[in-house]
Amino acid sequence: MASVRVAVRVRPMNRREKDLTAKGIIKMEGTKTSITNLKIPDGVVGDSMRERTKTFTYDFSYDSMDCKSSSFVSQEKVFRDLGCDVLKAAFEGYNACVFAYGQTGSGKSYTMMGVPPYQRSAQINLQ
Ligand SMILES: Nc1ncnc2c1ncn2[C@@H]1O[C@H](COP(=O)(O)OP(=O)(O)OP(=O)(O)O)[C@@H](O)[C@H]1O
Repeated sequence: MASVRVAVRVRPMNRREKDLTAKGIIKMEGTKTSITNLKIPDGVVGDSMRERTKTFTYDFSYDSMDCKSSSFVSQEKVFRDLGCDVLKAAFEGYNACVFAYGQTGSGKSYTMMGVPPYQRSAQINLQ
């Protein structure tokens, strides 16, 4: 297992965002995550185009925006990718840590603890 792994996850839009008809600006493909600045018009060329969409590569890019989408990543998958090995290492006596970072309401608690019936990581930790 690599000593550090970094994942980024997108949660579904909340009620407020839907009411504001907010547009999704994140696209994920494989391990890549792209963010688009919609204030820069589409179709521009040169530097502006490069400024419009920025792409970053992580160990994991999790699209959990729409559970009906074929690219949807479940809580279970996140746990299998990021939680299992860390727990195994901890039980073997190694120091291990998982932490979530992000702005308020971005889904840190949900990813770490889940909601019923997706509370596996918390349940296994408690066991
Ligand atoms: N992957 C997800 N799927 C479905 N709902 C989600 C997901 N991630 C977050 N949510 C929902 O979004 C809301 C905010 O999530 P959460 O409380 O986990 O954010 P947070 O980053 O821990 O916020 P804070 O920093 O304010 O504690 C919650 O209602 C949560 O259920």
